[in-house]
Amino acid sequence: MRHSAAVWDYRAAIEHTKDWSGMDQVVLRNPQGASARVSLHGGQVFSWRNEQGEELLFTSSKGIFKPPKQVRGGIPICFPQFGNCGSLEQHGFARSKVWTVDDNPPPLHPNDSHGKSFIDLLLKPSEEDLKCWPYSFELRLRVSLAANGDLALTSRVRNIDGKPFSFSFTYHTYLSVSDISEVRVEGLETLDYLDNLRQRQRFTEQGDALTFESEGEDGGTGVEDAEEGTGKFAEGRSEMERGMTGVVAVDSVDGCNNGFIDLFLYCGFIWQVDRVYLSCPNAIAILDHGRKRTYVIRKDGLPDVAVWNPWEKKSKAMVDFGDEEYKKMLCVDGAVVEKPVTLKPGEEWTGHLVLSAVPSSFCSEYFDLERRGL
Ligand SMILES: O=P(O)(O)OC[C@H]1O[C@@H](O)[C@H](O)[C@@H](O)[C@@H]1O
Repeated sequence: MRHSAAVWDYRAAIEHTKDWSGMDQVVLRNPQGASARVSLHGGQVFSWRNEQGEELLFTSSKGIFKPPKQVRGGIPICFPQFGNCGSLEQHGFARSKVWTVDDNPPPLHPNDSHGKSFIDLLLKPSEEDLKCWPYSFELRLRVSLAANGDLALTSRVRNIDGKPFSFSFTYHTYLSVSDISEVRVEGLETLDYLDNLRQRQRFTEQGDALTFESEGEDGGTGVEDAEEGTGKFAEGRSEMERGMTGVVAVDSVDGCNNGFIDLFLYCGFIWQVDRVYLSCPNAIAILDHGRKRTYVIRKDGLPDVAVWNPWEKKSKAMVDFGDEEYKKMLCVDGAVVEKPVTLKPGEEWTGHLVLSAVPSSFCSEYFDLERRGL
């Protein structure tokens, strides 16, 4: 139901509730009927709905709601490590810890709360955490829902230890899409990226936008032709899905490849995507042609953007993810990965992300303005 924004009591509209497992969660609502849900388990936003009640974040139907395991979907927070490039568990421990509500957070910029429904959460290390990462810190997260339905996340990490520490940080954002083959990501073209499928080697994005193809679509692609014509496709494809694309790249540079293999290489690159784009612009657009919806991600303090879709084979290997669900999601994360943040004692870092979902017809102008910082 819609209410007048002028008389809307944002504080009263915050509901403290529990999920079915008894875990505390907080629901934010705006006067137009949009909502966001955040769990104290992991500080994870796991629902963001627009004023029509449509869910904008993906959550797997196979998700396991069983702490410390976090549900697959929503926006898990990866801290203090991204991926497995460190001594900690994959993506760090913050997403599997129980956070508290922070009733008295240090002030943020006034615009961060004005006309918004918001909640502040706090994570401090337990004795157990200090054994594997021996630094005292405070990680604060403000989740806010604006009158226009925008979802904002502001994280602040403060070093309250006597020695410096470094960390990576990612808002691992699972966007809900109509069909991955209908999606296009703009804002990453010509940028360098680290490819997690190829030992984090550095490449440069060549396309004018990032797109994702369907496997074996009707109409006969070169890939299918190659499979029938040479019998090598299936073997090569599994190599691709394991990220061993270098084998084919060598073939193409020494000149013994044929047209089939060329196309095969190209399609291999776009099946499974697991990349970290570096030094990205502060606005990225994800266009979903199927739903005629565009997500705009604006960020500050988060120079990198991680993009992940597990595609078919990895989907089947994940116990908490449906075999076909890769078609319905795309992770596009505001991140600090390549150059971790270092904080001296007493210093603080802030990483700010705003997600908007707008009809694609309104988007070009909106996105252009955002890109120009207007
Ligand atoms: O299964 P997890 O730990 O939630 O990670 C999911 C994916 O997260 C992505 O960010 C990583 O780049 C992938 O390599 C990883 O598979």
